[in-house]
Amino acid sequence: MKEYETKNPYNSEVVKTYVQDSTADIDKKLQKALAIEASWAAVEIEDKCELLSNVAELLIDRKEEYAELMTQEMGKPYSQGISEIEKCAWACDFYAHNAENLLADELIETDADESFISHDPLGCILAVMPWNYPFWQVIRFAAPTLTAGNTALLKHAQNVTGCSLAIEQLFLDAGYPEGCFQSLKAGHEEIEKLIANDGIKAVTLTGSEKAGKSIAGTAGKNLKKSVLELGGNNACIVWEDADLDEHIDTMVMARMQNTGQSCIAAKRFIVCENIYDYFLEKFTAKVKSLKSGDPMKEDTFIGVMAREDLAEELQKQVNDSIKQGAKVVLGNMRNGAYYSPTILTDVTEDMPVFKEETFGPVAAIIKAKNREDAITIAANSRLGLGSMLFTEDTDAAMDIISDIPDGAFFVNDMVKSDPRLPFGGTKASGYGRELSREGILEFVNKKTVYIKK
Ligand SMILES: O=CCCCC(=O)O
Repeated sequence: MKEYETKNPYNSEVVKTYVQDSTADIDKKLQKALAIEASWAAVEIEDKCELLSNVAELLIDRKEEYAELMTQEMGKPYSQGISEIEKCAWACDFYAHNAENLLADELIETDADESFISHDPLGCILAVMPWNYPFWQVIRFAAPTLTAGNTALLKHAQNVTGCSLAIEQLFLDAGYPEGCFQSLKAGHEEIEKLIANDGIKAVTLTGSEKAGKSIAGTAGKNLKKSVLELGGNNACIVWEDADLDEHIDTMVMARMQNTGQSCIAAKRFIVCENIYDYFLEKFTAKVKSLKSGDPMKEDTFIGVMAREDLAEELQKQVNDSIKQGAKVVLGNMRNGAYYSPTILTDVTEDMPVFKEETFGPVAAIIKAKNREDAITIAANSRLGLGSMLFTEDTDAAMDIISDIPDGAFFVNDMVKSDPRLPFGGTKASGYGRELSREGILEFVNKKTVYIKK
C-alpha cells in the first residue's frame, strides 16, 4: 500500500494523506467505465446536456468550497480560484447549449442518395492533467468529451488529489451514472500500462513536453490517438504605437495571472525601442503594485508557487540568465515556495528565460529595433501556443497573421481560452485542439456514411 500526502505550499501543512490506487484498483475502475460505455453512449443528447447544466449549477453553488480547496492544495489566490470555477461553469453551459448542433450529422453532397459524417463516441478516454488550473483543465476536457458520449478516467497531478476527487463527486452529484467519470490516484508507471490496455481508446494530456513525449510515445506504439497541450513561451509584442495607458494592466495580467503558472502566460515581452522606456516604467509600476501574501485573503494577487522545488527551479533559470547578462529590475527574491514578481531586462535570445518556459512570475523584456524585428524575435521559439500583439495599427496586425507560427494570435488582448474558440498549440506546444467545435470532435469517430437506395 503506497501512501502520499498533499501539502499546502503556503504554510507547509499536510492537507491530507491518500492511499495510491493499486493496479487492481485501477483495473476495477476501468472495468466500471467499460461496463457503462454502451448505455452512456445511448443516452439522448438532450439528457446528456441536462446533466452538464446540472454540473454548471453545482459549480456555481460550490465555488467557495472548490476555490478554497485549490488554495490549500496548490496556493492559488482564492479570488482567482473563484474565477476559475465560474469559467468551468461557463464551459459546461456552452456545451450544454451547443453540443447537439456541434455533434449533428454533417451532410455532404456526393453521388450517393445520402452521404454524411456521423460523430460516434470512441469509448473510454484517459486524461492526464496538471495542477495549475486543477478544475479548469479537467472540465475543459470533460465537458465536451463526456457530452460526446465517451467515458473518462482522470489521472490528475498528485498534489491536487482533493480537487480530483471533488470533480469525480461533482459529476456523480450532477446525476452522471457511476463509472462515467472516475479519478485515479495513480503514479506514472500505471498510466503507461493503462494506455496500452485495449479498454482505453485515446489519451489527452495537459502537461510538460517531457510528459507529452512519453505519453504520446506510448499512445503511438499502441495506435491510440492523443491530444497534447504542452508548454508555452508566449510572446507579448509591443509595437511603438501601442496604447499603454489602455493595455498595460492586461499585459501585466497576461504574465502574472495564477502567480505566473500558466502555459499561455506572456513570458517574453518584445518591445519596440521607441516605446521601450515608457513601457518599462509603466510595467514595473504596475507589477510593483500587485499584492503578495496569504492566498486565502481576498485581495492577494500573487500567492505562493505550487511547490518549493518549482520556485527553486525558476530562480535557477533567472540566475543563469543573470550570469549571461540579464539585469534585474525587480524581484528575484525567494522564500520557500514564494517567489517575488520579477522583471528582467537586457534579455537575449540565448538565455534560459528566453529559450525555456518560465513557469512563475518572471517577465523577460527584450528590446526590438522595429516591428519586423519584434516579429522575428517572437517567432524564435520551439514552442507555439500563442502570441499577443499590442498596436493601434490593427490593419498592419491583420497583415502579419500568417507570420505568427502559433496556435493563437491575439491583438490588443492577452491570449486566453474561451469555450467558443479552439485552444491548442503548434511545434513543441503539442497538437490537437480543445474547446469549441474542434474540441468536442477530437474524441469522436468521424464516420463516413454513404447510402445508395
Ligand atoms: O497551463 C495552461 C493554462 C491554460 C489556461 C486556460 O485554458 O485558460
